[in-house]
Amino acid sequence: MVRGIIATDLRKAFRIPRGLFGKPTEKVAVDGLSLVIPPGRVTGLLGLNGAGKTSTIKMMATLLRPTSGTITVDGLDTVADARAVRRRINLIAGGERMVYAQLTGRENLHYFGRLYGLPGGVRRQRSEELLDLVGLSDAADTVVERYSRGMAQRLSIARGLINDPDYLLLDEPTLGLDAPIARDLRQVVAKLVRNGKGVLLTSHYLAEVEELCEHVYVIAAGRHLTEGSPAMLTADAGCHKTVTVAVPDPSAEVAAAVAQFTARISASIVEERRDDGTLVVSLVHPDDIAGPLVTAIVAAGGAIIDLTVTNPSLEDAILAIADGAHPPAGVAP
Ligand SMILES: Nc1ncnc2c1ncn2[C@@H]1O[C@H](COP(=O)(O)OP(=O)(O)OP(=O)(O)O)[C@@H](O)[C@H]1O
Repeated sequence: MVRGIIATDLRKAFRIPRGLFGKPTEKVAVDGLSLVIPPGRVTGLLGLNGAGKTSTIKMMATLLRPTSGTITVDGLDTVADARAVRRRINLIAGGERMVYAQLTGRENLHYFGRLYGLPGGVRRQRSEELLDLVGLSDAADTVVERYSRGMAQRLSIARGLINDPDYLLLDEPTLGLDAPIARDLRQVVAKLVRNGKGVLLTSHYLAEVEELCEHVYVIAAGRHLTEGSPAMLTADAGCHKTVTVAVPDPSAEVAAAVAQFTARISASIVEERRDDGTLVVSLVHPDDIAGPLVTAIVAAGGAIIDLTVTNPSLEDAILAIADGAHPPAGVAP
């Protein structure tokens, strides 16, 4: 048996009713996706709005039935063996409140533990461990309606771990969270993965994906576009680096040398003159041009007081990939 969540040729089409007498139309949300979420790793699923990420995650979580194709979780089918699958997975969706406002934090965890059939002792012990993990031990006896949004979200995360799932599906888990809480969550996820859990992550915060994910799938209109490590995707997308230099009070020769260098390598350039006369030049180019640029400025008699090189981010790469991807024929945008 191959371990992991394995989706094969997955397809989800929604029927959209057209009034009382109109013929229903079909919206294809997921169109032949094959994905592997192995244990011990965070796998990313990226795509623009409406790409089919949530539909895919809901099918993995047994909340939606695939129109065709299969998903197995450690060999168990999400349709035929749904109950056994549910014991092995859990879902944390950032945008949705997944805990009860009228219960305290501790009561929520006991309640969900009971739903999973955990024996009393295990339920109590795990609830305390999870309250501690998400930093809510002191607020355990406060009703959730008095929690801040961040606290409620942290409790949702504890709820998502109550059945000690082998696989965790995270759909925008840090949506709306303050930076320190989001950072804590990332640390929790990294620790879970070190302990062998498999995690699927969708997030619009691409720095988060870059930090956590070893492998990323990029989808558009329900179809596979590309996949790889964040570093590989960034390199392959052909995104350019930005070199910025600050030249104090440049002479006409130095300004001409910068212009000639820029024209020779066909870089795109943004220039800014500060109040104190410093010229700040940003050049965008695929190659490492910092050295030759500095040489050109110094050779013309100029000095440099600041130099920064900004590498392209995963965000740049995803935008470039999405820009280059046209919806496949026959698929509505
Ligand atoms: N229940 C539904 N009925 C009809 N169409 C749906 C339904 N759920 C989703 N869709 C459509 O399927 C497509 C994929 O939606 P999905 O929510 O899976 O995308 P997503 O990548 O998660 O988007 P987002 O980033 O905006 O959350 C969208 O065009 C959406 O409008």
